Amino acid sequence: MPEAADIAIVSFDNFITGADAEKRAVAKQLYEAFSTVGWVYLKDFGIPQEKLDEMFALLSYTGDGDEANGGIDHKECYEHRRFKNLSCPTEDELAGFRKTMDSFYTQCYTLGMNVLRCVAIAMELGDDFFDQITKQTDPQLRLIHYPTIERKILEQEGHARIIPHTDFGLCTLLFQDSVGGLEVDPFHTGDFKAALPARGTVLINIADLLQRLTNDRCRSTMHHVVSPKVTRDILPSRYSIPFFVHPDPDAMIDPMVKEGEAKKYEVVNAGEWRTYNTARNYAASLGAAW
Ligand SMILES: O=C(O)CCC(=O)C(=O)O
Ligand SMILES: [Fe+2]
Repeated sequence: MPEAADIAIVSFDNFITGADAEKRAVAKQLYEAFSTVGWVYLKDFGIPQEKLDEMFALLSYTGDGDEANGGIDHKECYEHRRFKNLSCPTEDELAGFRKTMDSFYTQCYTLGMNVLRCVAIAMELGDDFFDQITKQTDPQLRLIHYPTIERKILEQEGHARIIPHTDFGLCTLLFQDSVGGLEVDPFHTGDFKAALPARGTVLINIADLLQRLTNDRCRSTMHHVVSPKVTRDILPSRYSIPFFVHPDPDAMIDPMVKEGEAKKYEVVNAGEWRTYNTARNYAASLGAAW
């Protein structure tokens, strides 16, 4: 069993309510985590635990989803979006669902933008730097259900609840229930360590476009979801709620470098990048969700 990853726990309260110097101190703590492990646990992040409990209680939704990215994932998902939200059940189909999702989405959106602001502050890019490339941003709020499954099915070669991957946007907020099974590669060596559930926290991780934009200063880290550490042969179901923050589709992601420093990546268009990575990750039949 891998030991737990050493991921810092940072209180976000001083960023939300503190004076300028306190905000900057929190931004520095986040950047310290993002530029090493690439992950941080935030606590006191402005979304009450009752709201999170409500969200997890709601997770009995229309199933969907079949990842096909070089392995087999055992999961199903629902996607909630700001624009083109085609798969959201109507009020008749599921009373109150859209309203609850929209309000949680707004809270995640605010938190995601604040996390990006921390990166901008810590890197001295100008506090509003990311506002310029997130004007029309359409993050995905995803409800994931990993069904109960036999351990021997999940532990076959190439199978997982979600196979090793990096996220491909700017950053991700990740809420998980208490089951466990998420592992991350904190030293970027292929050595996965558990990112244990911690009630009252949200995990934040850097994704590929922020790694590219910062020329590897911020780290996008491989992660996967495997069997939780239980002794049973039938594994319990698991729920998680990631919120993926993406830049505007027309944003050009060109690595920012200091004088004399070489760019490690080509410039990419964020919209094309998202389309490409989405297509790579999903069976063609699910393309309609995007
Ligand atoms: O369910 C989890 O904890 C991780 C989900 C994830 O990594 C993803 O959807 O990209
Ligand atoms: Fe992920």
